[in-house]
Amino acid sequence: MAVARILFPMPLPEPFDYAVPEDLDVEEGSYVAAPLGKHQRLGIVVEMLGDEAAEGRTLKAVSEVYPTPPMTKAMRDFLAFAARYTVSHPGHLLSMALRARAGLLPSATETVFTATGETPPRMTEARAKVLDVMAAADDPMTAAQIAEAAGVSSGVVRGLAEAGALRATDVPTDPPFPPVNPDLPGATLTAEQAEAATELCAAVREDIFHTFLIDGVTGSGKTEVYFEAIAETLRGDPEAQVLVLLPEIALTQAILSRFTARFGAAPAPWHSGLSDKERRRTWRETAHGRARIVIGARSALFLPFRKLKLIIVDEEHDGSFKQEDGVTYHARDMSVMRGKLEEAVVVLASATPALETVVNAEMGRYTRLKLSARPGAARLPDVELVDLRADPPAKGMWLSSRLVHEMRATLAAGEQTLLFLNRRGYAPLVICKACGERLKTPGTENWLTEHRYTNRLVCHVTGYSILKPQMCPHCGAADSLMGVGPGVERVAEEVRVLMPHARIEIFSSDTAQGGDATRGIVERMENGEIDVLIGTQIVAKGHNFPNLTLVGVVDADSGMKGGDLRAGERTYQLLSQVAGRAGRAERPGRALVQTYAPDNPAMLALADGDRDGFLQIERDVRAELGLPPFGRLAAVILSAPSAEMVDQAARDVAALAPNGQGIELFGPAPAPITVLRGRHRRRFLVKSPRNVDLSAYMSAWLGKIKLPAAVRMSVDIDPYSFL
Ligand SMILES: Nc1ncnc2c1ncn2[C@@H]1O[C@H](COP(=O)(O)OP(=O)(O)OP(=O)(O)O)[C@@H](O)[C@H]1O
Ligand SMILES: [Zn+2]
Repeated sequence: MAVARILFPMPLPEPFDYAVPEDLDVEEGSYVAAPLGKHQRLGIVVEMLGDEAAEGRTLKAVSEVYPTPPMTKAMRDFLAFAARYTVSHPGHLLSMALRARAGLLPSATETVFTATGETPPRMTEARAKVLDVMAAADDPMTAAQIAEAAGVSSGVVRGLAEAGALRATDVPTDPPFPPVNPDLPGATLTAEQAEAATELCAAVREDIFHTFLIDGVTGSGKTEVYFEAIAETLRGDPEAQVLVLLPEIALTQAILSRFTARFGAAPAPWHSGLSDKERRRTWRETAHGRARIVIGARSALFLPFRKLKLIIVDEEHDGSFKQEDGVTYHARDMSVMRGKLEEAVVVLASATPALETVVNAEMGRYTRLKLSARPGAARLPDVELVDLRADPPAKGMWLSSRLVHEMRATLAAGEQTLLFLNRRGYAPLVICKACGERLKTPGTENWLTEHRYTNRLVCHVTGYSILKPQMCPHCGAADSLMGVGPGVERVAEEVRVLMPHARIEIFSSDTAQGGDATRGIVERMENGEIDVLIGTQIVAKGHNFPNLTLVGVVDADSGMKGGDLRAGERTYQLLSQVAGRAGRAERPGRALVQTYAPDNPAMLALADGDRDGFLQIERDVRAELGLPPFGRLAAVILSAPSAEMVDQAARDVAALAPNGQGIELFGPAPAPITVLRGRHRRRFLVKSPRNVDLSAYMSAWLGKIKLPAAVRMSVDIDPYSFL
């Protein structure tokens, strides 16, 4: 009897062996059920061993094989690589590939009805109502839907089917996605765009692993260019599949509509807002190779494609590609590894590529394709710094006279303004005027943000939230609590006073909850029904507002605080992205950037449009300090219910650190968020030269550690956030 080595999607150190009954068709990659402890568990066959492996052993047997094509070798290798790289259990990675288990089974079916055109021998009032509904219906309907629409019982529907007036058909409840068409016409590309598209298409035809960077200014047509690569992939091989990764907040209706317009059908979606039904449908259709284009947020990288030939990572610099919880991975970097294992073409696209990516391009690992201009009449916006030291807003106000002047002129010209402030709510801090207390989440150092819209105080780190108290919780003074600093709601209040006739809206995750609300705001903006839009980073990406000509950045300095190695780079990227919303059609755009630090290299580069100069400064600093991409970093976070316990654990962990070539260990130190949900946190940072296998070092170190059950440890290879 053959033996199957099965990996289960759980944090177990290794796979287990099972006997394969003769009547089961099991191969490497099969999705199977097998007994583990008291239960039948889903697992993956990672290896098939010959009959001799069963000799002298009593093995439990595989119980069932799921009717899903086996997971490909490339996918299994990818999961194994990712586990090793992120210092995680392979089973943990497998569980990320099995996020919609109902997708392993074929879709359920339901019975739907269409009219046959025949008149039933006996006609009643109820039957006539049903036939009226059916005559008006565009699509087949279930008995329950028909009964509801006609206001009759579903027995009437069945009676009509028996009488021959309706035809019953069984259809899947999760139907396949409609076929995409690569041959619809795309935009007529500019010379520069065509050149880039030609290179991508040539690599697609060669069917090899190759990574490209589309380095194109905002609005230069990066999307149009990678559309050509998608079309070429679909055209060249009827089984080839394409994955497009976008930051979750850029997965807007607008981008989905562009795909639909270009390929004749909507792509298969994958993001956190899907229902279970949508999720299992995308998973199933991807696993069977029928979903040809999948568009998703970072976790879509773990879908089990049959034949993945092209991966696009749009906005590749975006911080949201880094997963921070559980298995911490960077979807951009992992995409390149997956592309290598799948022998696929990988396309990274950005107007502000990450330093890591630029360095990879310069070392020749990626091919850089440049798009230097917007097509047609559209110009890049002029960026002007407003020195708030010279032109400070009035007390309690946040907009300089320069910016207000431009906003009024824009309104008078019938054009739109976008004010950007990456702070939700009304005020980022609430203090008591009587006793000076700063309101924090209990047991932590996190400030509470005032939200006027909901009259609540909210912690943006932990999600803790309370109704705004009448009295100071510290000294009991009445009406003494005061919001300090600006949030979008407060800036909106200021604009309402300054420009009473302007139509003003706020666009943040508080005001745009759910697709409909977001669509509403975007549509009103597109239709010119909003004069001033005040938004957080959710406005920064993916939107094309043709009549938007002025962008005002309220507080360019807010992202620079916090001593994070990428703070300058991130600020530069975010602000260029925001500025890039202006002037995307015929009318020229401008961006005014309010700052107290106009001499900061990130601000100067922004004003001069000198991205490469900025990257050069960043690069020199990081090379000097041996920081990524010139060295490697890993972080370890320990947490425990008490400070004593976590300090003891940190000492034990430090004592076990092996000596390694060129490895430097920093810490333990209190993590920047020292207390989170009642747990005290300590952090180590580990720095190594580039050529050291830091994952192997970490796994050798952490493998030796035994911690008390109350202490938790997490590892973050290539940390981005230093929380
Ligand atoms: N060759 C072209 N002909 C006509 N319109 C074009 C062409 N290229 C791009 N566009 C239009 O210009 C706008 C910007 O293009 P696109 O969104 O592809 O740029 P991008 O570089 O991906 O933008 P972003 O700055 O959002 O990353 C879109 O409305 C697009 O349809
Ligand atoms: Zn007080």
